Amino acid sequence: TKSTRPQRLLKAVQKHSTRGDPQSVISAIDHFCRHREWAMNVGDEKGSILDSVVSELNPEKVLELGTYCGYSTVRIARLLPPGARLITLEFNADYAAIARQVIAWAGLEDKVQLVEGASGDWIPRMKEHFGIETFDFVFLDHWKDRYLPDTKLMEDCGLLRKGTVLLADNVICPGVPDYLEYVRNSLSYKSCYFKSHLEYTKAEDGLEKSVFLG
Ligand SMILES: Cc1cc(-c2n[nH]c(CCNC(=O)c3cc(-c4ccc(F)cc4)cc(O)c3O)n2)ccn1
Ligand SMILES: [Mg+2]
Repeated sequence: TKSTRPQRLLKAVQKHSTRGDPQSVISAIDHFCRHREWAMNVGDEKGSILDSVVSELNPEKVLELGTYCGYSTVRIARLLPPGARLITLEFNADYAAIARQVIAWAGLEDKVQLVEGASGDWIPRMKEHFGIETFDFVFLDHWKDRYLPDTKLMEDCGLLRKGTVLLADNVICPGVPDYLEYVRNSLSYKSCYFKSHLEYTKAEDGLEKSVFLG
């Protein structure tokens, strides 16, 4: 039967990158998505902005909502200090199966815990199931209609602390208007917009960085 796009992306990683070398995995995925088939990774342009936010923050506890094939998981995990942990949630079992292999190929499986399931179900279980107190950094890259409810859920579950940084992908395309309105007007957040482009295209998109003020 016909292969899926994530399966073809994984094949390209295994063919064109070096096992244990995260940068080569990132380059192989970007090359595949630019020259073979578009895929919804955060991409190289927004990925560089993600890198700078993570490098400046040096987070110990990271939550990623929306793994897809693990591209941004690899981008983040490769920058984390020893002992730091990244929990990433993926709803789609087929995407999760590919992402596990991409993360393992990059040699980052010791820093990453991939959980299959819906954000709304897992966020309330973070403390008791993973022993997490609060997150230092959250990358929102999942279903766009879940950014706002899940942010409120993280607040209610006490998963955010003074200084926790939320970075949201796709705030223009596909767009998250309700989330933007909330973090830009709430007295509990200090927000700023990083203008960029939708991965591998000329369409406008950007990342919104929001610091929780407690
Ligand atoms: C509920 C829940 C959900 C998840 C979850 N896991 N994986 C995802 C993927 C979500 N991502 C996207 O849909 C997405 C789409 C585009 C896009 C598509 C088509 C266009 F034409 C233009 C842009 C671009 C992007 O950059 C995206 O990130 N969600 C995990 C846990 N719980
Ligand atoms: Mg995205």
